[in-house]
Amino acid sequence: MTSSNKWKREEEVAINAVLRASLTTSQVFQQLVASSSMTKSDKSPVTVGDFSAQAIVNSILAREFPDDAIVGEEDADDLRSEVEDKQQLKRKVLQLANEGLTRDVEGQNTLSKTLEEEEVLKAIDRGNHAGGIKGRMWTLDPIDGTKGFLRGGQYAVCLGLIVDGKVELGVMGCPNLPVDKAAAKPKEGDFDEVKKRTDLGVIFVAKRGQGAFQRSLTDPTLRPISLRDISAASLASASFCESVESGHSSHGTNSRIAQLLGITAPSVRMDSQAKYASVSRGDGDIYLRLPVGDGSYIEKIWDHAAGSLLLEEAGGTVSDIRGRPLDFGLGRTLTANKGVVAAHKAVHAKVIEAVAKALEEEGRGHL
Ligand SMILES: Nc1ncnc2c1ncn2[C@@H]1O[C@H](COP(=O)(O)O)[C@@H](OP(=O)(O)O)[C@H]1O
Ligand SMILES: [Mg+2]
Ligand SMILES: [Mg+2]
Ligand SMILES: [Mg+2]
Repeated sequence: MTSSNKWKREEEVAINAVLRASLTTSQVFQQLVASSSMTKSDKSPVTVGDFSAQAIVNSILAREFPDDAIVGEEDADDLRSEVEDKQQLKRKVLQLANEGLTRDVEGQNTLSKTLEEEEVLKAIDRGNHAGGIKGRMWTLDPIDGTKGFLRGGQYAVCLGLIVDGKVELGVMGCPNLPVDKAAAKPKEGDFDEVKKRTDLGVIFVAKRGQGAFQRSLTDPTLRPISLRDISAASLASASFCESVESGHSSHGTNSRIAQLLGITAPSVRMDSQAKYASVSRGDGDIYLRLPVGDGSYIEKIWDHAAGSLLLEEAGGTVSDIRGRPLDFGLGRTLTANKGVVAAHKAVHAKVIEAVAKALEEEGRGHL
């Protein structure tokens, strides 16, 4: 097998699955989140979106690669409840999953027969695998950036293929990101803008050793992407990308790191692995995810698998706050790592030095 053929079929299947799930989450956003009846505290649309997207991707993987394990964020326990609310949720998920799976998408993967309730629940529960170092497994975050999804910001459907603990393929759908990286991102909370714009929706694809690419939701042509070329000398001109949520990443520590590196541009805040994607195509240079508080939070593999490979293949280095590579072979979580630091190869080590200094100053040098 030539290197460009490696993972060819997996890539095709993963793109089709992520594309379908992205179209369905978009539909849920348009119909439920952006509807006038939605109250601010109502989290149910994201739940409908999560379950439907996981059902769609897992059904396709189960059919195409029946022996592969899946480590997915969600499970169907809630949908098995007899409570009327959950029954209603289940019916909605069944309908959306079937619509998503039977939609005509690039002439591929159409189901001959719609799924029954129990089949949809089973598909979602295929994501229960424990992970580990041996063999092939997929990892799925059906909606990464649930907060972003609800506020009309960025979110991503993220699928990675991990083989013997290494991410080999990553496919990520970002329905609210402009295809053109130079175009302005929709203003957060402006649901009408997201609904109206026709230039939104990107799929990112990376295969180990074969580069990083993007395509739109409608045109299958893959176009190469890469990080902005930045050297240690021009580090001061860099910009940061960080979480919107201050509970997910320490904004204060990030500011100090910027100061230490002489960076003055304000950080770009964005939900989800769209951060990895943005930096990968040169819109932002450094992705920082500094642990908050005592650093007891353990990152999940589905929050980083696809994004980290994309950024590496686009010319970057991804590590934790100590410069250790992310270890995807230890189960469902990144137990050997703390936080994430991602940047162009040429400046990554310098960023890690500044991270260590900033944590030391805060009395968190032990993290
Ligand atoms: N205390 C914490 N620290 C870091 N990440 C956290 C966290 N609590 C939740 N998360 C993860 O942060 C992800 C979103 O990341 P970001 O802040 O970059 O948008 C969430 O994914 P989901 O939205 O899929 O649940 C969730 O898994
Ligand atoms: Mg997530
Ligand atoms: Mg999620
Ligand atoms: Mg979650």
